[in-house]
Amino acid sequence: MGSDLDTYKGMRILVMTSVQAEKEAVLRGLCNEDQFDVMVAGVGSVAAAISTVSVLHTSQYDLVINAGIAGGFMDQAEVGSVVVADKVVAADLGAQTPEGFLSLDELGFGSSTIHLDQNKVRQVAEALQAAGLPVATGSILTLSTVTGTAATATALASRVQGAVAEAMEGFGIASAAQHYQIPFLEIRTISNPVGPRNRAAWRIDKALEALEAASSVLREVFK
Ligand SMILES: O=C(O)c1cccc(C(=O)CC[C@H]2O[C@@H](n3cnc4c(=O)[nH]cnc43)[C@H](O)[C@@H]2O)c1
Repeated sequence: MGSDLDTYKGMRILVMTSVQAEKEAVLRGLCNEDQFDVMVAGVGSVAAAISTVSVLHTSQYDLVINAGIAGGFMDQAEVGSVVVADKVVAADLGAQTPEGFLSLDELGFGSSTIHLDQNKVRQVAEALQAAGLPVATGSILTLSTVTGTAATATALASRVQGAVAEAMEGFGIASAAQHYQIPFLEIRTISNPVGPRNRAAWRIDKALEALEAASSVLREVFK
């Protein structure tokens, strides 16, 4: 029986990364498969949204994927593993109050959460797992500020149910894709734990290797 992802076979897929090193890792994994276009979106949700809109305004795609590296929440996603978002959450979009954080939803100004197609999420996660990659599925948080303390990491993990990882672009790219009614996936590999800042300990090399491996699975899944 055909899967949901079979409908994407041979279709046009746009992959947005934050930086050039991520783009190169994705391209190595995709082996220059011409079904995919890979572009650098820039760092942060606003830059990434603008870049994505400028591409989608002039070119047709059937699926948008945000791929890159991320921080992994403790006991949810280890360094070198892959995370697939089932939800994208703009986790710092809202208001701080003495009683706690209020999301955009709670303020009545829209939603801080973009829900993704659970069938696609599950099938991509299963394909990555079948290829032998360690995979976690859950909420990937989009933040303007990289978490740098244990207290913030704990607060985010308890405030956002099912948080597996944090990065800085997903919500912007997903919002752009949603505007053009194009399905979206966020797939990241973990370079560092979310917590006290120790930039020297980030394993970017390991995360980029995993990103290349995950991208080669994507090439097979959508071929
Ligand atoms: O220095 C390098 O060689 C290098 C190579 C690839 C990527 C980078 C980045 O700094 C990418 C920035 C990008 O990474 C995401 N990210 C990674 N870890 C976290 C985190 O703990 N919290 C939030 N974001 C994270 C994020 O999406 C950045 O845009 C450098």
